[in-house]
Amino acid sequence: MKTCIKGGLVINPSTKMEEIADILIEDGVITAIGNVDEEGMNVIHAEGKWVVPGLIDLHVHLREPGFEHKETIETGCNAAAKGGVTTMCCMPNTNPVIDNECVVEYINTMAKRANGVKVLPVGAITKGLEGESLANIGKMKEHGICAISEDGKTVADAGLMKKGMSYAKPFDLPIFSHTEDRNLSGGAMNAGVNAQIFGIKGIGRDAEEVIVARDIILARTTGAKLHLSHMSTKGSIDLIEMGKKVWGMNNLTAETAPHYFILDDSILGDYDANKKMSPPLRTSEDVEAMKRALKEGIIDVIATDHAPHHYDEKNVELEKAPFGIVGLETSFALSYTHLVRTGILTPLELIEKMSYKPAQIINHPAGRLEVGAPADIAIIEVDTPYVIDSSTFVSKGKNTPFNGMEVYGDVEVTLVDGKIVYQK
Ligand SMILES: NC(=O)N[C@@H](CC(=O)O)C(=O)O
Ligand SMILES: [Zn+2]
Ligand SMILES: [Zn+2]
Repeated sequence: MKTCIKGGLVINPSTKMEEIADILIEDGVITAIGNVDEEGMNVIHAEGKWVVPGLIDLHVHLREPGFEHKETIETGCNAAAKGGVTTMCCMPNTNPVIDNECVVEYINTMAKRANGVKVLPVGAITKGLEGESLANIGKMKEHGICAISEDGKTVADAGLMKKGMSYAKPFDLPIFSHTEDRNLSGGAMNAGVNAQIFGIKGIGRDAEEVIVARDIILARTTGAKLHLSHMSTKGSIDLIEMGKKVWGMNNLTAETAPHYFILDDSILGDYDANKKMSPPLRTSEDVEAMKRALKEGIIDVIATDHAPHHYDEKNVELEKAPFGIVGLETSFALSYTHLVRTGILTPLELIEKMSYKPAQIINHPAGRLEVGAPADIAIIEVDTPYVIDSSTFVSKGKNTPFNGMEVYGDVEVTLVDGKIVYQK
């Protein structure tokens, strides 16, 4: 069966295309972009809407195996499809940890039973995320991991981290680095004036920046592909800029998440645990720096760090609540509203950071609308405002600080390999 996506505004960073065109899909692959005679075909009308390569989210917690009360692979895939996400990388802080090929295969199997959204497991750097000895990275790579990460933690031992990087390099596996020195963290929000006013123990920016600096240095020595996860501070941006511009590193990339370019720590005054995540919301100065870094390409990728938690786990004192907020169902709208409608990024730049660049980092064939590419596509309505309502999320996690916020950008159809996985 042939499918034609008719008359949408095609936005494709890989060819810098931004024009009204039809897309022809045959057997899950894009076979033409331009003027398509849709007679006898299955037609999806996209007039007045954006047609973009499906979003690729490098940073998601699917919680399965082990924490199925927070999210399952199935519910996470449904949330992804609703958010226009067609591929996502799932982090290894599950139980058991993704540190061997059996857990990788378990995830592959469960993902096949879900809606079709592509799930790429991220393997742990060390066994059990315990920071003692390396996990079997080569075996996990054979079974399909797309990266290694200790997410939720940092590999504290610099020697072991260096060994992990050296080991990952011949497999061309990127290292997704959670940058937090535990000897410097330990609070519940950003350290600073607001933490003092609210009487909450703070987490300094230095806890992040010390490890950002360390890992950039180690990536420079080893030549491994380093991708810095969830960047939150101006100092981190300065360090990345140094690595890229002064040291000329082309093996260094970095990501941030919508909350770090929209929200700051002044909103923690209500002690709402849905505003608590790791790293924490920083100051307005950091938010401004993040927007500049996105504009200038110092930050390459927007990911969600989708971190669902159960209502009961979050509905406690701020200090006791777990870190993390959900993001799959709001990331496009928040990014489009706060970066494109404000004139910081062009539509092409936004889609580059949410699809094309992430694909390049993990050597994924999608992330582009070109003849021969997989038909992983999102169709998005961008002109009608609406209010985020967490009670409508299909994710099991409703823990978002954005509930009640007005945004633009509503995903109407998501296709994976030419198959509709979500339709509004
Ligand atoms: N980001 C978070 O606040 N939480 C993540 C862990 C992580 O991404 O570091 C989680 O697994 O809940
Ligand atoms: Zn993390
Ligand atoms: Zn994470």
